Amino acid sequence: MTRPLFSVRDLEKRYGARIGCTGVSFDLYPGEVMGIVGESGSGKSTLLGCLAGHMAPDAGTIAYDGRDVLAMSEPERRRMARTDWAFVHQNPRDGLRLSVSAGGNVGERLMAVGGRNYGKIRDTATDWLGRVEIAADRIDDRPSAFSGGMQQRLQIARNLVTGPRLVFMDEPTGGLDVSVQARLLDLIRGLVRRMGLSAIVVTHDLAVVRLLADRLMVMKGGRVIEAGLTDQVLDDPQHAYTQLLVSSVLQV
Ligand SMILES: Nc1ncnc2c1ncn2[C@@H]1O[C@H](COP(=O)(O)OP(=O)(O)OP(=O)(O)O)[C@@H](O)[C@H]1O
Repeated sequence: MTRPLFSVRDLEKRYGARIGCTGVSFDLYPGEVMGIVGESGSGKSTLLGCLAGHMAPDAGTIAYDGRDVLAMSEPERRRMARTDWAFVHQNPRDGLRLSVSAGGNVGERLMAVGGRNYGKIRDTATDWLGRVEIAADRIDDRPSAFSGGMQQRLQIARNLVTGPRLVFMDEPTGGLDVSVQARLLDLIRGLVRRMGLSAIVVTHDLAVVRLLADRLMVMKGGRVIEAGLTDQVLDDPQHAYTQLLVSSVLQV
């Protein structure tokens, strides 16, 4: 059995007396995609923020590739986040530089990890635009001239170009038209599988986890109330809250 890439134990984050998330533990293996679902206020964003290093948990441990993430120095953690991790925001504008061309958005990530040869960087950026289905002749356009779906695909290219091993995604298809969502999900699934990425995907949309996630954690009131293989949890939910979540989607 391979060892987990990412191990979390008893993670807790409080906002004063209010629980953000508590008692969260899981292992994520290489190439595995885990979904985190739950209604608004259930603690998904808080958990993702703690996992990705955007906020400090109050208790618990996080290990990445055998290393204690919370014990790392800030520069060490930032370097690892740049080379090994990626974060796809719900709003592509939070993950892109709007004043920089599409090619620049992808290329500057390569430069951040040591790329120096301009021709090579441009070639790689062009290749990545193609992989996310953006025509090569848009390379010099700014993302502000792109549709929401294109911006999201560009954000994905910017994040994956450096070959991370672990990708965090916060509602990656949120705020997009249903038809655009379907195409984007397909694209993400293809890239994640081909690159053998591990991913943690937060969403309130069960269709997203159904398509992307191998495993699922259901959150309520900051706690994980049910976890398991995606199909198992969605087809045979054990907890009353999960049953409600699943049946409310089926009724739509
Ligand atoms: N900055 C904050 N200050 C105080 N309480 C907060 C803060 N952020 C979140 N909370 C509280 O922590 C709990 C979990 O919120 P969180 O935003 O993580 O849930 P969520 O599942 O991501 O919701 P949503 O889907 O609406 O983003 C809620 O009770 C929320 O009110």
